[in-house]
Amino acid sequence: MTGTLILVRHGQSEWNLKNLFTGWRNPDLTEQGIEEARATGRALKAAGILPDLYYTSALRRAQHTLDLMLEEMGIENLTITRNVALNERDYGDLSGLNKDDARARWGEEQVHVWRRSYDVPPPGGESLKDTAARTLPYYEAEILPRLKQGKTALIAAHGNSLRALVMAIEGLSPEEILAREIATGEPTLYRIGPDGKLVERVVL
Ligand SMILES: O=C(O)[C@H](O)COP(=O)(O)O
Repeated sequence: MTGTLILVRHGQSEWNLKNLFTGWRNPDLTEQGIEEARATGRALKAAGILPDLYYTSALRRAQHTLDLMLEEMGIENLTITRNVALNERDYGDLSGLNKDDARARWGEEQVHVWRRSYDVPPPGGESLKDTAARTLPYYEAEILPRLKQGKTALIAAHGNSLRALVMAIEGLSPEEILAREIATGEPTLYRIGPDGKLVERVVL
């Protein structure tokens, strides 16, 4: 029996719209983000997906995304597990800065290294490797054992915490994962075998 894992990046946030580094800051969704979350909820419902388990981060944009999806899926009376392990990577001193202003100040190349290198953290923040070091142990301890039992789990989280999971689940190299962009509201669905290994990635 295979388990099912659905990863969803939160809908567009107010700071995505303003082009600001967000990290652990806590803006809510925009109107567009609300509609992206609702559309993903409708798509999961249309695909006949009914999760047993629901996880999100400690940040509003991901929690709100999950709430809107559940509303569209008509799911009530459930337990949602929130954990900081699923938070976006901490952007440190860049948090709240405009991404174009940062490029003008530090140069295109340096900002790209901070955003998309595997193990170079932005000043005072977390690299993707640092993010994986908290996201993966949480996934392996709390979520993977349930997938191995054949359960369906839905995770609403963030671009870089989800990248850390995608890298491990698909067995991607640092180069491969850094080339993978996850759009706001985008769902990724995996079937996971009883041995915890990836069986297939399903495109919704
Ligand atoms: O925290 C942020 O600013 C975004 O959610 C992700 O930003 P990135 O695409 O620069 O990693």
